[in-house]
Amino acid sequence: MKTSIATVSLSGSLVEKLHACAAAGFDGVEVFEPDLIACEHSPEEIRALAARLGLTLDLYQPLRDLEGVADDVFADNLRRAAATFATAGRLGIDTVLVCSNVATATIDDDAVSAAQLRQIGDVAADHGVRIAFEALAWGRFVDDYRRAWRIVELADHPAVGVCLDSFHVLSRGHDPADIEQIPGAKIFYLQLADAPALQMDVLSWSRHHRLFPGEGAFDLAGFVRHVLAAGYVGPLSLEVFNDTFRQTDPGRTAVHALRSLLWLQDALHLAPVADAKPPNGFDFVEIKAEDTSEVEVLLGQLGFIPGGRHRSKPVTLWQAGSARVVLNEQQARDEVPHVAAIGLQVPDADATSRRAADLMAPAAYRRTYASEQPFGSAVAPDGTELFWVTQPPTGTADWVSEFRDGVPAAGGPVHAVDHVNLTQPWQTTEDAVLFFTSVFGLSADDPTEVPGPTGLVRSQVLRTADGAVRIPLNVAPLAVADGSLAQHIAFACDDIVALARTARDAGLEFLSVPDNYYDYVAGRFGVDDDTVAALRELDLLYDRSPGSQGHFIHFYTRTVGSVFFEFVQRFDHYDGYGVDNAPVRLAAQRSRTRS
Ligand SMILES: O=C(O)c1ccc(O)c(O)c1
Ligand SMILES: [Mg+2]
Repeated sequence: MKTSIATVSLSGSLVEKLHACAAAGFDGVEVFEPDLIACEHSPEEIRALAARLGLTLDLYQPLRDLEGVADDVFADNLRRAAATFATAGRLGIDTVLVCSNVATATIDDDAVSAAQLRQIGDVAADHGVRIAFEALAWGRFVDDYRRAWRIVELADHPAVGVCLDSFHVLSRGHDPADIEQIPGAKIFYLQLADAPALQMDVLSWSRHHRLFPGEGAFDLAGFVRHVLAAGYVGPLSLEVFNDTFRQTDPGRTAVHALRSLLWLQDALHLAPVADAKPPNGFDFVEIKAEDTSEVEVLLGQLGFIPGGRHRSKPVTLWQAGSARVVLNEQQARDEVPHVAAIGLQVPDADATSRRAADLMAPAAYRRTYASEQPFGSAVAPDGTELFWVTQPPTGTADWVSEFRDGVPAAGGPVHAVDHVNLTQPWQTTEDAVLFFTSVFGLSADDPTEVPGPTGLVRSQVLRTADGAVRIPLNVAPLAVADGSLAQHIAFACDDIVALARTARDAGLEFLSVPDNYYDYVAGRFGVDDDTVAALRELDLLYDRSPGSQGHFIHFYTRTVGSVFFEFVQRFDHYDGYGVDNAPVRLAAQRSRTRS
C-alpha cells in the first residue's frame, strides 16, 4: 500500500522533512499546519518541491474545534474552515483532517454536529476538498471513533468521511472490530501510531509517547486488519508525536519510520519482506580498542583460553566453552575497549541478509580478504555492528580456523555468552527495539525501570524464545556524563562460586558490593547463612524468581575502557537478569573497585 507520514513525526523545517521523507522512500506525507505556517515557502512552492521529490501530499491537518458549537461560534468556524480549505487547495491536497472539538463544544448532540459537518462539507466541496473527521481520545463530546462515524453517517455528505487513528482507538481500549461496520469508501484517511502501555492522561500520552508500529504495546497489525476488512484503500500513514523523534536527525527517523511500515506490511502479508528465522545463538562478541591487553588480562583471570592470532589482522581470539571473544586492534587508533560487534549464528545466513536488506538495515563495512569466511552484516542504530553466519553443524564457524597458534580449549566453568547488554544513547532506543525485532525476529519483553545513582534507567530485553540470544537494552538518562554508557557481556557458567574464587586468586578485580546488600539478601530471600557468607566473601549477587526455585548468582568485573563482564549462573530455569541488583551495580560502578 502507499506509505505516508505526518510531518509532525520528524524534526526540522518543513523543507528538511520533505527531503528526509523522500530520501527514505516514503510515497507521501501529511502536512501538519504548524509546519507550513512556520515555513518561508508558499504553499505553491511546497507543492512543487514535493512533486520534484516524488512525494504526494496526502492530508492537511489539523482543523480543530469546529462542531458541536452554538450558531454564532459556528459562523466563525465556517469562515476559518474555508481559509484552511483554500490553503489545502494551494498545496494541491484533497483531504483535510478535522479533529473532534476539545475546547469550544457546548452542544452534546449528534444531530447538531452532523448538521454542522454537512455545512462544512459543502464549503469543502466548493474548494475541491473533503474532510476526514477524527475522534480525538480527549474530545469534549466526541472521543470514540464509533461516535465520529455515527455523526459522519448522519451528515451524509460525499465530502465528509472519517479519519481513523490507531492511537485514539487503542489508547481508550475501544474495540477496533467495529471499524468493519464502516464502508471503506467512507474511511478517508488512516493514521497509525503505536505506544507503550502507560498509566497517564491520554493527551500527554499521545503528544509525547507515541511510537512507530511494532515498538509499543498496541496490536497494530490487528487494528489495520479491521481497516482493510472494511475496504480501506488509502495510504498507511504514520502520525507519531514523540519527543525523541522531534529532536533527532530527521533522515534517520524517516528510515526508521519506513522500516516500521515495511515490518507492518510484512506482518499483514501485504508486501512480504524476505523471511528469515531468528538466530540460534551467539557466535562471538567483538571488543575493539587500540590496545586490548587489559581485556586479555581480565579474560585470562576468568579462565578464557587464548585461541590464537588472526593470520592477517591484528585480531586475537579468546574462548571458553562456546563463548568466543574477538579482540580487534585493527583501525582502532585512540579507541578504548568497547563492544564493537556481535556475531550471531542463524539458520540461513543468506536469508537473514535478504531480510536485513529488505528492511533497509545498513550493511557494516569491514575490510576482508578473499580467503576469509564472509559474514552477513548490519549496523544497529547505536552503531554496534551485527554479523551472522549459518549455524555450522559442529557449532564452530570456519572463521575460527583463521586464527593461528591458539591453545586447545579445555573444559572450564564458563560455557557460553548468556547476554550482551547494549547501553543505548537516548536517541536510538526505539529504533533499536524495532531493528532487533524486525530484522532478527527477537521478541521484546516489557520495559522496566531500574533506579540508578543518576536517575531511572529504562531496561528492555530483546530475546529469542529459547533464551539462546538475549540482548538487554538499557537507556541511561545521563549515560555519557557518568561513564555508565559502558556495555557489558555476560557469560553463562556452572559453579560460579568456584569461578569467582579462582578468578580472585588470579588477581581479578571484582566490582565491590556493599555489606548492606547481603543483609538485604538474607532477609528478602531467606538464604541460609553459609550461602550468604560465600556471596559476601566473593562479591556475588543473588536473585530468585517469585514463587519458584529458580535463582540466579552473578558478579561483575571492573570496567575496562567502556566494557565490563558479568558472569552468571542460572539455577532451576531462572529466566531473568537480576534486575533488582542493577541499582547496586550502578552505584558500585560509580565508586571504587576492590581486588
Ligand atoms: O494532539 C493533537 O492535537 C492531534 C492532532 C491531530 C491528530 O490527528 C491527532 O491524532 C492528534
Ligand atoms: Mg491523528
